[in-house]
Amino acid sequence: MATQVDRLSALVASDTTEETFHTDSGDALFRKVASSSHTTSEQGAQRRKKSKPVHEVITISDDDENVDPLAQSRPAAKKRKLSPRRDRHLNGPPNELQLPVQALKTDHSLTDGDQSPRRTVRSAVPSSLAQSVAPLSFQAANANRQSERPPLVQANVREPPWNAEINGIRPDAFAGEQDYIQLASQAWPVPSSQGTSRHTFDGRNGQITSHQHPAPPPQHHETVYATDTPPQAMTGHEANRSWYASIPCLGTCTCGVGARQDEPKSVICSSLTCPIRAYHRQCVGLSSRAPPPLWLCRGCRPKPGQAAFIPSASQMLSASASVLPPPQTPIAQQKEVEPDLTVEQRRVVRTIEVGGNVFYTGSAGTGKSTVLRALVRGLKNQGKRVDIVAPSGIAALAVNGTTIYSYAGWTPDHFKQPLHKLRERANAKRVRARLCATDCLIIDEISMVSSDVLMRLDRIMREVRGKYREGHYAGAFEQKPFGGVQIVATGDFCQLPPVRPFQYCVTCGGDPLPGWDRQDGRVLVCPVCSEEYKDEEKWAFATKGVWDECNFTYIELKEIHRQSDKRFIEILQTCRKQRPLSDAQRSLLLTEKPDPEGAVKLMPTRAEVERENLQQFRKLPGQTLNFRCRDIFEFHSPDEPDLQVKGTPKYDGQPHGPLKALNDHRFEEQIELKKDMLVILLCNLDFEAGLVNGSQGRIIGFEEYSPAQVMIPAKALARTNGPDPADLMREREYHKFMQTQSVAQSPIVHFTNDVTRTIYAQCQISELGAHEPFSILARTQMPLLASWAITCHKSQGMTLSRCIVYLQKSFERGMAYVALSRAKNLEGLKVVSLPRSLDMPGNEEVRVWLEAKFGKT
Ligand SMILES: Nc1ncnc2c1ncn2[C@@H]1O[C@H](COP(=O)(O)OP(=O)(O)OP(=O)(O)O)[C@@H](O)[C@H]1O
Repeated sequence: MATQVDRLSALVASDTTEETFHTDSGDALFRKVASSSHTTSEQGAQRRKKSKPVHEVITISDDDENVDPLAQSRPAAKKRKLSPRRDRHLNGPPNELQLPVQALKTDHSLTDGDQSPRRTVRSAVPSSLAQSVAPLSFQAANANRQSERPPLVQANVREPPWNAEINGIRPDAFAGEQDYIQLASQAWPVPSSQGTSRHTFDGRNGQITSHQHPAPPPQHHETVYATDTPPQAMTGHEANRSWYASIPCLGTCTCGVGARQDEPKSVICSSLTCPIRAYHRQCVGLSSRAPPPLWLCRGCRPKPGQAAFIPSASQMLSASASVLPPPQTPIAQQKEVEPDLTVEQRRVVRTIEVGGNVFYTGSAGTGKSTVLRALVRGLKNQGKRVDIVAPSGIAALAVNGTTIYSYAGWTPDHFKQPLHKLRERANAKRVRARLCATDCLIIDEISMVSSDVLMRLDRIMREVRGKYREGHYAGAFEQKPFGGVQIVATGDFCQLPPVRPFQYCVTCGGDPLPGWDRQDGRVLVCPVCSEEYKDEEKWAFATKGVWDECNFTYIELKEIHRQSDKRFIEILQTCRKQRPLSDAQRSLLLTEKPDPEGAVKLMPTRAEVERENLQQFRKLPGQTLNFRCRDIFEFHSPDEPDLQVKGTPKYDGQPHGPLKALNDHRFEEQIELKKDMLVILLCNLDFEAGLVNGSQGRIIGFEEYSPAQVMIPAKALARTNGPDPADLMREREYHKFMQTQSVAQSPIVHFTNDVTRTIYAQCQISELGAHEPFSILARTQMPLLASWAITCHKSQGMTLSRCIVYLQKSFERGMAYVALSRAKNLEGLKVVSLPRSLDMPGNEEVRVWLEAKFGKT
């Protein structure tokens, strides 16, 4: 490498007018071009005689135009007599990126007024090379430091602080025998939350300059049309202005430089079939002389004899909307994808879409959550306001809903109030607006909703919807359960039960009921009103005067999609009904076998899980990549000011850190990843490839982040109304997330089904508020979880191909069933011990109720 650096330095210092620098492997990397050799006009030649020969200059710059060393080497642009706007077009942004050239092609069709070729036109530069620039600068600087020769130019040399780290990388890391291209791709670009490091190497004088810029203000990106028509006059421009402003330009151009985030403006080819679409303004040059109103790139301009391209108004709108080019390095579908519903699943959706209250259930893995997502889409398409609530934050966020507490405007302290006070408080403007706006309320994981909570919810909804719905007090809605809203309840009463119900008396509130924290089999009595709360009445279906009044249509999903082995399904059904397992079934489960490779341990308590994961993580050698979540809250609900509390940071002194409201999010606040680490996927990524929530794998490497990565399919971009704003937001958040991580790389995971995928950060969005425009709460994070061990509660809803179940410390009925039913098959399941509770009779009241509703099975 030292040889290469020496040759490079010698090349810069020599008088040669044109030469290409090659690496040892023969790749052309850096081409020195004396400007005088390209001067074709006399004027230009004279001008250049006065100035020093300009060698190809390596510059990496961000958005600071004042320190662009090229500014002095471009006097020609100043002399052109052009309108300011056109001048801007031709000069390109001041932060133009000059890169080493592999083969500099002079494109005479893109020349400026004085006919001198544009030295910045590049072609066939592999985008990977673009990233090699910064370390090359370091190498050159190192050459000056290390060689015997005196540096080429001593004066004014400002070197990077040699002993300082720049964004975590010591400049001298690039010295010695290391492959700087490899290092470059890891080290550049290096934006961070503190700002951006920028290093400039000027080939004319060997000067290297290092700047640390504060974090740039949010950039405003807009599209500029290279026509004589002012952009504002373009159809569709105004309509799409808001999202122009919100996305970075990812223009990819034929120049080969690839997408650049520091390029704020692009020129858009108006042809709907153009494979490029977005060109760097710099590269387009005087093509703006093309006749207005629309600009077509050379590839799309009609050939002689061909009909001219005359787009319709909607095509124009579509063209102007598609700022982003078609995916070049498409990120595998980032949005969660869904399987096709079976007949019985479709029946549930249809029944609910027709109206009426529905309770649908089914064993673990029958697709309850899958149906839920489908029916939400269906109801929303009908124009209905759908609210999804769940008893816990984890369950709620898994289906993009909220907790029952948030929906009702409660804090845990609210239950200290007597029921009549709770009803009064629900009349607060914001709460009542939310409760009145709901058309369909979906209650997920109903098995974990206790009857006292459901009763309180019913009462407050009757109160406010009876008074305020339809704008008058008709009283009709007060007589109906939940104030007449359509109720959909789903879950499996054989899974996890309510956690410690009946803390306070519903009627009186006040102090916790004596003995409320005892385990099963209790009867609590209110010391004030003597009301009794029996343990067997904790279930939602036992809510007096509420459940039965709902007059539900009962549907049971029968087809299990998670498992296919009949013996295993039988065992699970026996556990589900809490009947004792036969000896044969027991021994099948407890068969001695080695730990399945890469298996996750399911453990009852959080402490056990944390200990196990930490222990295994520490054993791995190699670099740790730390990913901090990016939480955002956008408030758009002026008539619901109490929503602003959702933007409260979780930690004091970290205003941009995790939000309190996302405390229970299934994506981690912070996740540390290492090569060879076992991970679990936390979302449904690709059903066809078998990558679903719970898919297990091992990290085999990391992929470099590139601002060119795109997520929105070309089809969505080309839609008449433009792409889905949520998709745009996901993409924007993804890029922001990656740019604020200490190392911008994404893990490559080899899954147990032999599929290998790079897993990119995901943005999960929740809409808050009673009506549009909704406030937005979102978390972006790597959808992965360390998976040596997880708790049984966290595993709820997952499908696991390899797991080891530890149930010695299980403390809840249903926990064993939940844990065992995560496994796809017996081969991938190892059971270390079975709890005694498996042999004890289960919740008799649940069995009786299920038989009454669905018949004996
Ligand atoms: N129609 C279907 N076709 C193919 N796969 C399906 C279908 N429905 C559901 N699945 C798959 O079956 C698995 C279980 O689905 P889902 O999580 O919706 O079930 P569930 O009843 O909610 O499970 P649990 O009660 O354990 O949370 C998932 O991997 C899901 O993708």
